[in-house]
This record gives sequence, structure tokens and C-alpha cells, in this order.
Amino acid sequence: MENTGGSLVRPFQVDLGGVVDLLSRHIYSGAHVYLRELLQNGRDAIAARAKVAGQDGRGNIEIFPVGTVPEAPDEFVFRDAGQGLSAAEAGELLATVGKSSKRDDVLNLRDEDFLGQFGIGLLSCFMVSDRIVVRSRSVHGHPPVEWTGSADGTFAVRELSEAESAGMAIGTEVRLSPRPDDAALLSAEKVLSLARRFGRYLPVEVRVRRADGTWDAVNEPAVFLPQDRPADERSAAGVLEEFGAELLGNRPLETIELSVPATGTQGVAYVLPFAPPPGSRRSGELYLGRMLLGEDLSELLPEWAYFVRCVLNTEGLRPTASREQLVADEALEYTREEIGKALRRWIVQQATTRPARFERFVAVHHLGLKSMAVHDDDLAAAVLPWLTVETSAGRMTVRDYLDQSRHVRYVETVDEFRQIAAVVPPDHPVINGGYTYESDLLRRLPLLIDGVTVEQVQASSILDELAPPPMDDRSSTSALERRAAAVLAELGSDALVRSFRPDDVTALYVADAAAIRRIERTEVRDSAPAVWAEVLGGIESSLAGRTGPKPRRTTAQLCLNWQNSMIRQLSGLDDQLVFDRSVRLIYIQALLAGHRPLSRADRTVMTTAMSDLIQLSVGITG
Ligand SMILES: Nc1ncnc2c1ncn2[C@@H]1O[C@H](COP(=O)(O)OP(=O)(O)OP(=O)(O)O)[C@@H](O)[C@H]1O
Repeated sequence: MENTGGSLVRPFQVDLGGVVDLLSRHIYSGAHVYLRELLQNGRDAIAARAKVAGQDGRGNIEIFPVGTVPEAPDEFVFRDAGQGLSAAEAGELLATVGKSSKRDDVLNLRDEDFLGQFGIGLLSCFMVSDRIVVRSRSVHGHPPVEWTGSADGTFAVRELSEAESAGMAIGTEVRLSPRPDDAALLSAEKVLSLARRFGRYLPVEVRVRRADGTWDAVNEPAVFLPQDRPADERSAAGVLEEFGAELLGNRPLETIELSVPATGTQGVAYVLPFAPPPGSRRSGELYLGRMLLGEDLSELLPEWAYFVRCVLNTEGLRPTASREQLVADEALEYTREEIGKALRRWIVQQATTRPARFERFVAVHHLGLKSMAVHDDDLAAAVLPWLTVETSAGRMTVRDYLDQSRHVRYVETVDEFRQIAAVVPPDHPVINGGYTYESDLLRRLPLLIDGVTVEQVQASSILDELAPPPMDDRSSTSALERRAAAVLAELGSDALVRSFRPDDVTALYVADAAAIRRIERTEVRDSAPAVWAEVLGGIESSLAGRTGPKPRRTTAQLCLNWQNSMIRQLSGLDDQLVFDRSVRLIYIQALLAGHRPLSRADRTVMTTAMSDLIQLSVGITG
């Protein structure tokens, strides 16, 4: 303490109870992280010892859950064969909040050989125990030491006598006496599952004692890292796929290896064999220095990478103090971008070199791919040619369509598509742009692929492309148009005659989007309760009486096919009753063929016309 200009300069006081509360409630996700912090300290101490003594770093950690130490059945013991601590180090490092030997205090950077850096980890043990006893023998030959910290904020350090430390190996032992409420967190079963969860891939041997004195091994090879896989390529691939199947609960569709050397980030992305629900989290497993950091990979994966589940390890990225997330810095952004590039590269490579497998991928994930491609030009350019679209000439990939024509024609709604699909000439098909994202993507085609033009066509304009009947037949076809229009007027439809293929199509019912909306409004109004019907009626008349340029009268049209023999016969039919019925039935047939829902009036027409037909067929006179 020094006296400067009359005021006393004093060190900050730290209320340990407050700090532990801060850790347990606001920093860590739960008291169970005490084991992760101990594992991390043990791993760091072993790495530090390897640096000093030039070992290969494979020291070991032994954990004795409550009930497995015969002479102290209520205690939990954690031992590492690390570099140990001297009395001075224990006094300075263990009880100073924020003090860490593993960080460059000048640059405030984590030493990449170690996982710790914040100098708070050991305090997490106070979340489960009121007392922490650390006994340590330093690799540097200092006398063995015992440090005891209490939750009341005091600690004591003493050197151990020869007798007390006889047989004590180099390394550190932490003893906890759990509070009754927290004992379950230190039980044999829980400790083993926590040790496996956090530490199974650690580069140090970790084992957990059973009550019968035998051991459970914790370590497993991290097969998502190339260095932990068998050298033989075939078995390596098998192991990797097996690992993916366990992770997903299902065989992955594909396995993509990822590596971002600049940040020491490596691992695999498994392509899901099912389409995940929209908006689902980008989950997986993320390891830092081979210790589990968390299961949410949203920060590390681009937003559109929803179709993979990743298991990654990073050596270079920085954790937040909770060690459950990564610091959102430039290195993280860079890594995310690189992972995005690798996934895109994979997509493009698959598309060009393994089209059959790529088709399988697109079939499962097309909706998600489209949703992402709408916002991501690079991805759109990569996947768009491979997406299949429904066209009037059948389903085909955008690429196949472009091979036929660089001028893309599409209709905006499924309704319009159904009306015209049968009659569009097959050499220049129209795409159904009515499915989610389809129109948006099609409109952007010219920006993504050179030399492509796009046109939105109205169903009614397809009629203009159909050939008028031959000149010689015009008087018959005009008469047919007039007679049919008179029958159809009550159904809100006009009639016209054109020649088109296929010949067996009698007629086409065509209404563009505005006409369809009008028809739907009328239908709702007719079946709605009075008040609502009045509102809809008001909308209808206000639309009809709009000032300004008069909107084009949108009518539905029944286009009769002059190529069809029945239509030709119809034009010569004198019996007005049979003519009327036939036109009504052709109208209903065309509606059904275009998948148009039948309105109430349509249904009445259909039932009456069908009954008439049956009566005619069986010879009943009405
Ligand atoms: N098992 C151990 N062996 C040797 N030294 C240890 C051990 N545990 C802790 N220490 C020393 O005590 C210091 C403080 O440890 P603590 O766990 O509080 O923080 P940290 O590991 O440095 O950082 P973090 O808060 O990120 O875990 C460490 O930096 C290390 O020097």
C-alpha cells in the first residue's frame, strides 16, 4: 500500500462469494463445468511439463469420484501428472482472480499451447464445494505444497513435510468435499459422463476410478481429425462415416472434410440425409484444443449451411470466459468465410464431377438450397443450374432448360401453369414459377448466368401464340364462338376457338392471375355470411369503379380446340339443348384438367349436365 499525495492507494478487494455467484449464474452454464475446468488445468499443466521436460505430452489424469477413495469416501479427487506448483506460485496464481500463467499479459493473448487464460477456472470448484485443497509437487524441484481455499474468501499455503509428501509424484491433486446438494455432480456416474463429454478427445490420457478399484478409460480417437484416423484410406473413410452415423442417428448423405490452417480449425461436415425443419439451429460439436466448447455452431458456420452437421476442432480461435462460445473477432469471421467457401467448392465440385450423387443431395435439400440461393449470389450461381423445375415439357434441371433455350419463360402461379401446360409448344417450354422461391430465383438468372434472358408470361398471352383456325373454316368457328360464349356468359367465361396440339384436348380454360382472384372473391362472397359478403362486394365494386387508366377487363376464357374432332362436330350441332349441355361439360372438363377448384355455380352446372347426360344415355325422358 502506498501513500500518494495524502490519499492511500489500496488494492481492490474481491468478495469471493460474489465472484462465485457471478461465475455460476452469469458466466458458466451450470455447476457441472467444474470438471471441465479441472480437466483443462490438468491438460495445460501436462503440456507445460512436456515443454520443460521435453516429454511427448502424453501425461495422464486420474479422477476419483465421490465414493471411490476408500480412506475418504465423501471426497472427490482429481490428479494430474503436470508440471506442479511451488508454494510461491500456488499463493500467487490460485487465489488471484484474473491471474493466469497461460497468457501474455502484455499482448493479452492466449498462449496457444494452453487452454486457460482468464485465471478464474479453479474458482468454478466453489460451485460444488466450500473447500478446495490443492497439493502439488513441482517439476522444478521445489518442496511440495498444500494450498487450501475456502468459500469464505480465505486461503492458506504451507509446504508439506517429507513424511506428508512421501510417495507424492510430480503433479497436482485437487480435493473437493461436495456440499450435500451438489454430491450428485461428483458421483461416479456423472463424473464419467462429464469426463467423456468434455475430455474424450484430449491429447492426455484420462481415466475415471470405479468403486471396485478398476478404471474406466475416457479417451477416444478424434476421428474427425485426419491425424487420429487409420492410415489406410478405405478404413479411414469407413471410420469417418461410422462416426457421422452415430452423430446424426442416421447414415450421412455425404462427408465433407474441412480445414482452415490459418486458425488451426479442422474437422468434418456431414450432409444431413433429411431436410431439417426451416430455421433449425446449425448444431454439431465444437472443440477447442480438443476439449468440448459447445454444440451450437451458429457463429462458425455460414447462415446457409443448414444442411450439414459439423464436428470441428480449433486450436487458434479464442473462447469467451465461459469457454462455451467463441469470441466474435476477425479470426472467427475469417474461419466462417473459409468454411463457407469450402462448402460451396464442394457443391460445385459435386455438381460437375458426381452428378448422380449431387442429384440425391439436391433432391433432399432443394427447398433449403433455394431459400439460401435467393440471398446468396455465389451459392445461387453454383446450385441454380442443378435445381429441377417443373416445365410444360416435364421436370428438368435449369441447365437442361438452358441447353434448349437461353430465353427463359415462366408463369408466376401454379394455377396459370396448370391451365396452359398442356398446350405450350414443347420446343420452348414454360416453367412453373409458382413454387416457393422459384420465381425469385428465375428472375435473377440473367444476373447469375451470362447470356440468359427471362420473361414472365401470362397464361392468357399463351392463347395469342395458338394458331387461329384456317381461313376456310372461319365462318363456322365464329358461329361456334358466339354460341359457346352465350352459354358460358352465366359462368363468367368467354369463348374462343384456336387450333392447337395435342388434338385430344377439347378445350383449355385460361384465366390470368387477376381473373382468378376475381373469381375467388365472387366465390367467397357467395358463400360468406351477409356482413362479410357486403364487405367483399364493396371491394369488388370499388375495384371496378377505380379512377385512372381503366384496368384491362380480366375475363376467363374457354379456348375450344379446332383440331379436336368433337369440337368440330359440336359446331354443326343444331339441337340447342344438346349444344348447351355439351359446352357446359367441356367447360367443366377443362376446369378439372387445369386443376381449378370448382365454384358453387360450376358444381351445379356439372351435376345438372351429368344428370342430363345420364338421362340421355339411358333413354329416360324428363
Ligand atoms: N493443475 C494445475 N497444475 C499447475 N498449475 C495450475 C493447475 N491449476 C491451476 N494452475 C495455475 O493456476 C492458474 C490459475 O488457474 P485457473 O484455473 O484459475 O485459471 P486459468 O486456467 O489460467 O484460466 P481460465 O480461467 O481460462 O481457466 C493457472 O494459470 C496455472 O498457472
